[in-house]
Amino acid sequence: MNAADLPTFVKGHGTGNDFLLYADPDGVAELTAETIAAVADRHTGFGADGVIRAVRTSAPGVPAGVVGADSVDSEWFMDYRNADGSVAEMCGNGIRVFTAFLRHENLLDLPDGGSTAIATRAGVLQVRREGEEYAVDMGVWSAPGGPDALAEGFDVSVVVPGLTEQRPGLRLDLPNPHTVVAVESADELDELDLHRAPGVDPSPEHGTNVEFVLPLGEQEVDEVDRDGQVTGTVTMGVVRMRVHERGVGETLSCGTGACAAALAVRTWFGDGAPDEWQVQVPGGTLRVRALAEQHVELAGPAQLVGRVTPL
Ligand SMILES: N[C@@H](CCC[C@H](N)C(=O)O)C(=O)O
Repeated sequence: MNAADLPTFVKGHGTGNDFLLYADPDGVAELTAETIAAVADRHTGFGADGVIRAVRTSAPGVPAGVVGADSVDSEWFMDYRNADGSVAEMCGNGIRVFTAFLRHENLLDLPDGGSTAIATRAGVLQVRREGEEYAVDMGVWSAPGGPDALAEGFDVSVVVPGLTEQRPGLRLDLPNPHTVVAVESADELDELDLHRAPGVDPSPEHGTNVEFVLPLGEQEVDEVDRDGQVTGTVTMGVVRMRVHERGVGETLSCGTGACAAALAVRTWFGDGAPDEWQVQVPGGTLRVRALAEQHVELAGPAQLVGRVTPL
């Protein structure tokens, strides 16, 4: 890793899912997978779950399919990479932190309550600012196993590190791949050994993120305003989740994973299932809302913590 070739990064996180972000408006400073893995290394680099490059959609090198008729209004492309340098279709925590980064760097003017379009490998997504939090229409989710898998509630078998028997899992695409597995108790969730990747059979071609969920049913949850003040309570579905991310390992949170977890538990809930879910992850709390036409919204915080200048 030659520091002279590295940009200055901003470090940020969304519910503990942390990223190194840098601006490359003209698309001239793409990093190799090896360099990304080196800067993301928690011992010998700066440490992060992912590296995010902000590129203007008009710049060369923005992937085909991102810039098109549906993205005329989107000025910025979020180029997301996992900590191992691999490319992922989407990052739900990342897109909120990305929007906060653009605002902080004066690359985007987004008043409170306003929306902006961000181009991603998952298409152009609408991000709405709610104070210092962001709500993202994550687009259309799908179940690659089809309606039968959804009706059954599972379509793969998961070898869970630390458990003797295999567990059924449900595959969902956001559109990055997820496999959701229910655990039986809080102790079981807490004791999972996610230092190793769970084995999923059949294994999706490009790997999968795996979410372990403990459904907690419907609960009264505090409703807070944009200043963080509690204004009342609201009833919603509640889920606890831990995740093993493709290309990273265990992380404190995964936004697309939270959507997959809420959608799977909503499926298992059956008739009368709530559309609003609180997903509790080790790094905080996310909100997921099932919208019409198989869209899903993710909302949560985005925090920038400092600037990282390579020496
Ligand atoms: N942490 C992200 C997901 C990042 C991509 C994932 N590891 C993959 O390879 O699909 C999120 O918040 O969604």
